[in-house]
Amino acid sequence: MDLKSLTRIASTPSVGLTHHRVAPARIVIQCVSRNDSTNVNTNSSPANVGSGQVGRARHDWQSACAILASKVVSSEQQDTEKSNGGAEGISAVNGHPTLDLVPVNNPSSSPAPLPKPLSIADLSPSPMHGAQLRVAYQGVPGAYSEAAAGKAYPNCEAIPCDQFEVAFQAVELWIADRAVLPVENSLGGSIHRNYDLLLRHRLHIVGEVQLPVHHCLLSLPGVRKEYLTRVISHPQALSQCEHTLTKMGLTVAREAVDDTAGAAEYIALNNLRDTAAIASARAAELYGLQILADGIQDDSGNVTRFVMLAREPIIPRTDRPFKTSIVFAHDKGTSVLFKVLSAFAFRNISLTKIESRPHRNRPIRLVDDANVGTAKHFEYMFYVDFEASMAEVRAQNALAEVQEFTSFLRVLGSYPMDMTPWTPSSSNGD
Ligand SMILES: O=C(O)C(=O)C[C@]1(C(=O)O)C=C[C@@H](O)C=C1
Repeated sequence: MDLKSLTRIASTPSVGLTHHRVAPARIVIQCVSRNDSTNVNTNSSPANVGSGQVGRARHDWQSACAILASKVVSSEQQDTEKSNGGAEGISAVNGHPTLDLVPVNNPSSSPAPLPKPLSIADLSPSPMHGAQLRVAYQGVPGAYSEAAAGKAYPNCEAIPCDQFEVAFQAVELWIADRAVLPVENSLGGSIHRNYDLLLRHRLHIVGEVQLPVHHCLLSLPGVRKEYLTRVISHPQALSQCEHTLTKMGLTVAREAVDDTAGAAEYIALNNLRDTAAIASARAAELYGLQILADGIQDDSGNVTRFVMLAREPIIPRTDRPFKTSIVFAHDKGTSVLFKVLSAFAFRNISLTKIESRPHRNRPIRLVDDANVGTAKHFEYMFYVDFEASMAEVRAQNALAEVQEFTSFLRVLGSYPMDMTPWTPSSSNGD
């Protein structure tokens, strides 16, 4: 495996970084449980890292994806056929019987059973494959996203995906029940790719977790700092450690790869003695690397915020702090932004985040003024997070007002805020 096969187009390219690009996206999902020792080699000898196992798992998942995708398509076709003339609808969704409110039109049969009342279980169905929730994340075991999946859903089965988009698709195709994806970091800023994917896909934000990110510099055992000619990692991790690396005298090449743990795995698989990775202590353990330096992030309070995504939204409540995420656009661009934001200010609703992304469908607006010529304005999609639940009247009124000023508005989710106590110095991922 060469470095190119590990990399993808950066979601947040950092200035001065080499970033390797790869061929177009393909569905590659490796099925590796967080605790699955068959695919994660804990042997400290780098030469023994289980490439065959991981390769096989990847292949198995590729086949599983293909089968599942074809099943989804054929069951969708069947559903359409049934709804176009067939007598019966789908009898079960996600392992739960659906409510059949249409009486069977057969006089000889006994009366149709009365519909079962909805229960809490119907509103938030458990996964069809048992009690363990399957959670898709981008990266390989040892990535911070895997730790975030474990924090969001303790005891889940974490499913590594080679790209963010694959994690979205895994949930859409019912391969996974949830996806946990990074959206912003306190040092590196927003992970723009995931903002764009949130809009392109129809999943709902059902929660958030904030994970303290504690980076280590990893190398093969016995390697000294002086031997290094390059440092590889996820672009976010490289930017989060930029100043510390320079202070350490590591003014070597910095190269971006898909994820932090993938960088560690790559060094181990290729027995690279001139390369170090920025990754978690857990990645060092999994891929048999030594920790050359611990806590190399530029700020000890380095935190990444992840969102949890599901096929169905959760029902918003008012008995605990909630956050709501929306995205909107307006034909007149930024000129309505003040009006939109004042809808929240008048109701004392705090905004926690504003992000703007190019309006892909109409990136440029021309404004003609006969006297002065033609101005070209850039058009944006605005993403706003605010501290209120959609179950609150003030939030509903604010959104009703926002709708008046915007040409497009979508609620991405209303979900409980992560209120876990602040522990900036704690190490994670191990
Ligand atoms: O590469 C990883 O380990 C990831 O989980 C990805 C990611 C990111 O995309 O920001 C997550 C947390 C850290 O901020 C660094 C990298």
